[in-house]
Amino acid sequence: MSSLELRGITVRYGRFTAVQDVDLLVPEGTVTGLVGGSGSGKSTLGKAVVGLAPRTAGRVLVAGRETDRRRGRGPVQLVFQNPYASLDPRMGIGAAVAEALPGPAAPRLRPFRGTPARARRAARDAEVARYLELVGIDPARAALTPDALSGGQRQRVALARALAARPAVLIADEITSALDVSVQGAVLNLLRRLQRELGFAMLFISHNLAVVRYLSDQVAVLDGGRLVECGPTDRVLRRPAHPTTRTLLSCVPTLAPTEDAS
Ligand SMILES: Nc1ncnc2c1ncn2[C@@H]1O[C@H](COP(=O)(O)OP(=O)(O)OP(=O)(O)O)[C@@H](O)[C@H]1O
Repeated sequence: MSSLELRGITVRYGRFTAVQDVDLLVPEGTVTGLVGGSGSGKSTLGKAVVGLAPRTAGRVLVAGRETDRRRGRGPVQLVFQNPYASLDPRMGIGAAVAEALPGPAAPRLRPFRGTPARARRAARDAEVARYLELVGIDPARAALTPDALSGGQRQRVALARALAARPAVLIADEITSALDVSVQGAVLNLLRRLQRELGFAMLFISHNLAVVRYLSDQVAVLDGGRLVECGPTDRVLRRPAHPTTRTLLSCVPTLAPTEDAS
């Protein structure tokens, strides 16, 4: 299990600063909900962690060690709102999961000695089946391409692919926003169960505070690219300290702060 620590993360697009000097610690095995209004920088911060947005300044540490972008983003995996962003529409879902499994490079790059190739392939197929089963997809469907699946099933496969890389940290960016309300709950329950079972740290990005409350140990609030509040979920949602948090909460009547809010 590992923590995620962001120190002084800043992202600029030209003269526009999308994320400004963000410090944030996601303790190991816990979930931090990242909330904020539209355009507050949530996605940009998530992308900056994995090198998909240009980090102008700052450091990312996983388990206390600075991540090395040259070694890929194995320890931190990101799942997007749109599963097509992480799944190749032409690739079978089993192959997509297999591709993410850590292991030796392709045989032609690194000759394999010892276990016969067939046994190695069987072991890999079993791993793929395990990850598909983990997210509730029948491994017998491994040859299907994403277009044969529903939106919820696609998002489950995107999750399986991310988890197959055995990440220490998962960043989930609005992963249920594009799904029918009827399947959102099932995907969120799955995510919560997997996070508890596998113990990865998670940065859960969402504009939906009810969902954030359900999943998160702590809540971090972005406004104009700056982190304006961060604390235990219950405290932040019951007694928000920053006006931005109060405004976000006022849009969710059932979560509006109680009378003891200051
Ligand atoms: N590639 C880019 N080039 C220039 N500006 C960008 C780029 N990506 C994002 N931005 C800007 O950075 C700001 C933050 O965007 P971001 O998508 O991170 O916000 P967000 O909080 O995730 O919003 P939403 O909830 O609407 O998805 C916005 O003003 C956006 O227009």
